[in-house]
Amino acid sequence: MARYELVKRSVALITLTNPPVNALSSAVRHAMAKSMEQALNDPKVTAVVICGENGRFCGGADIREFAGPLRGPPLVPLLDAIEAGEKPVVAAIEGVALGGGFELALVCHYCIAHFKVNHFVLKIIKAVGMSRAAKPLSSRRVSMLTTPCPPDLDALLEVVTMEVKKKARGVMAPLACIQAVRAAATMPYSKGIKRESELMATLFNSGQARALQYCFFAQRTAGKWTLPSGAQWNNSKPREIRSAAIIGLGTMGRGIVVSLARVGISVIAVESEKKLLETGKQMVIGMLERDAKRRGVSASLNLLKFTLSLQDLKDVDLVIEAVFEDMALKKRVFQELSKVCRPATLLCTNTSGLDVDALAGVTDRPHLVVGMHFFSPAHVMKLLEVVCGPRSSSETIATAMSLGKRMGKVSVAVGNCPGFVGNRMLKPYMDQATFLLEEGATPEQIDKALEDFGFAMGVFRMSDLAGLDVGWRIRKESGLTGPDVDPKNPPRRRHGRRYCPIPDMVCEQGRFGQKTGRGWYMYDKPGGTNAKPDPLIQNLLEMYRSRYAIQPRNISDQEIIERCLFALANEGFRILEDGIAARPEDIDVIYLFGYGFPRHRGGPMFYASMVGLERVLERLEHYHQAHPDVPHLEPSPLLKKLVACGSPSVQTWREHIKTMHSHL
Ligand SMILES: CCCCCCC[C@H](O)CC(=O)SCCNC(=O)CCNC(=O)[C@H](O)C(C)(C)COP(=O)([O-])OP(=O)([O-])OC[C@H]1O[C@@H](n2cnc3c(N)ncnc32)[C@H](O)[C@@H]1OP(=O)([O-])[O-]
Repeated sequence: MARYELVKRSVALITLTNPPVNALSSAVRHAMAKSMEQALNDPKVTAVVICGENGRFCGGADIREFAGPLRGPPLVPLLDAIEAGEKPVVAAIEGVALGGGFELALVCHYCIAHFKVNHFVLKIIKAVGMSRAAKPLSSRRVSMLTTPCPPDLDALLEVVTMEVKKKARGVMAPLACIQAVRAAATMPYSKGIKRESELMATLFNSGQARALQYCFFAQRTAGKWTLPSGAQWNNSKPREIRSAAIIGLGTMGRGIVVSLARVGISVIAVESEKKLLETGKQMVIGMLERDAKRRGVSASLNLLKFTLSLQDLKDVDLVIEAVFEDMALKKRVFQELSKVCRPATLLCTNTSGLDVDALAGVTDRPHLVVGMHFFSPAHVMKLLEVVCGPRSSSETIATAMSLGKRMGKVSVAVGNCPGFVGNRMLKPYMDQATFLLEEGATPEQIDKALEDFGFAMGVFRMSDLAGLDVGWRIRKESGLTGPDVDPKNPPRRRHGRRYCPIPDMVCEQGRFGQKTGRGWYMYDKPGGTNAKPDPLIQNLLEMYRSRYAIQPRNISDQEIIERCLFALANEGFRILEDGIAARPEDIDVIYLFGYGFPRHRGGPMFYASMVGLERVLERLEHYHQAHPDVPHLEPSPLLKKLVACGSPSVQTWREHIKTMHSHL
């Protein structure tokens, strides 16, 4: 846990040895305290060097210990002992020094940071030994340093506070950090430290801390996929991908090309027309150049090739199809790829919800077909849903997951059903938002309630950004609106369920969101981002309500949150029942990284568990009674089962999920 060595007969070298990140677990703190005591009491020792094993100084407190009562020696007295000690202590930092690890570095009298500090430990030791006599330690103790207090501190912190409140809506920790900075600037060290401890204690005991700790582990759990066959992340070997092809240079295709090229994969990009190819090429080059400038590296333009011919793809390792969401078109592409590409080439689709297995079925290699569902803009958004069809091989899934990781994505393996996990859950969430419009709410009221909850964007602002026409086209294709609607459907009902036609009416006016300068909001110009409430939408809503004799009512923010978010989580429970997601953590990670769900709320499933499953069940029953024609509000059997089992913690739900037919 911490190795103690006497080097050159006078320097104590303490190495933190707690893989993988040398976190300050109870055992490490214990060993550190013992080692420091030994070093300080040994007359032969003139100086101490602290480093971490395997190229990592220290990842901070061991977060796993936060789940239970804290045991073992506390950290602060250990840090105080190092800081106040009469022997110089040097932090030899390589890799990370985070949280408590950073605090450890701060209390050392000297810090040396290098990307390969192990090579330097002996030199450091020599230098420390030589400087010992010459330099008294008083000037090196952090508690003796004075912090300059700028005269305009209040104004400065006010500006920062406003900024933080805007960027991290409802999040406690950044505001507590500002208060800690104020304490450091205005109080003596001992009082400042006390204030910091109080702030820390408040945060530590908050629901937000639990949510954030949950998110940390959920993100790492998500990569550990498993199939009913027993194949899983640690027994399935991914293939190495050196070359890839992207079919379609629309918004998604362009983002995927950039994501691949910047990790050194050579990419062939294919378009169907010369003009589209040229436009796509210019856009990709521009994106890569901007990206390279931002990251201070040169753009990898020589890795790119642009072509109109699928014949150029015969030797690539993997293809990602990113054409329109049109099954017939996608099938044609997959049939063609099957003929052109060598038999070992993996064929992936970026569909956001179509049947991956139906695409696999038109190829000569269904086992090499998998969904890779990127989120727009694909070179920015971290989420990748890897959609496992029933015939996708474990090697294919492992390759898609590993490629996602290589591109810096958080990859989550999901089963194959309409909308997969993320978009399947989005439907009940968005349906509730539009039903609330019918009943009396406005887009801005609903968005504000969701943004105050912590979402980066409310549902209507998000829809305007994504473009309203995509969903409209899908609704037309599935006969929910347009000329193919069955005339036997009563108004505002489809297939016996409540249906809100307002989004269709908005699209019929050519309002497709930001790109047309009009959507649920109005914008200064097409492509503008500054959303303003639009009186025309207000009129549309009023006319709609009067046409259907709907008496608008005052709707509380609480109702907005409950109906939108409990319907969202309810669908999550159904997804777990159906075996489309393996764990609640996977669903939460998808919503955190793909849909702007606030991290300090942990994700929809964790949020439901924090609210209390009994309460969620009771509210869903209440709303379903009021809206019996909305099946999404009917509590799922899994939710009922979990409540009947005493609402176990989210980490143990998996034990209660008995799927008849797991898709994963
Ligand atoms: C008295 C009690 C003490 C209280 C004192 C409070 C002290 C202080 O004020 C508060 C803190 O320090 S708060 C803490 C402040 N520190 C932080 O917030 C740092 C959080 N950590 C990180 O940001 C990243 O993990 C790194 C950048 C360290 C490495 O990134 P990377 O190279 O991409 O690797 P990776 O894939 O991310 O992780 C690999 C494995 O390590 C695991 N693990 C990692 N850190 C852990 C930890 N601290 N703990 C436990 N485990 C930790 C991780 O789960 C994974 O395990 P798996 O079983 O293999 O799945």
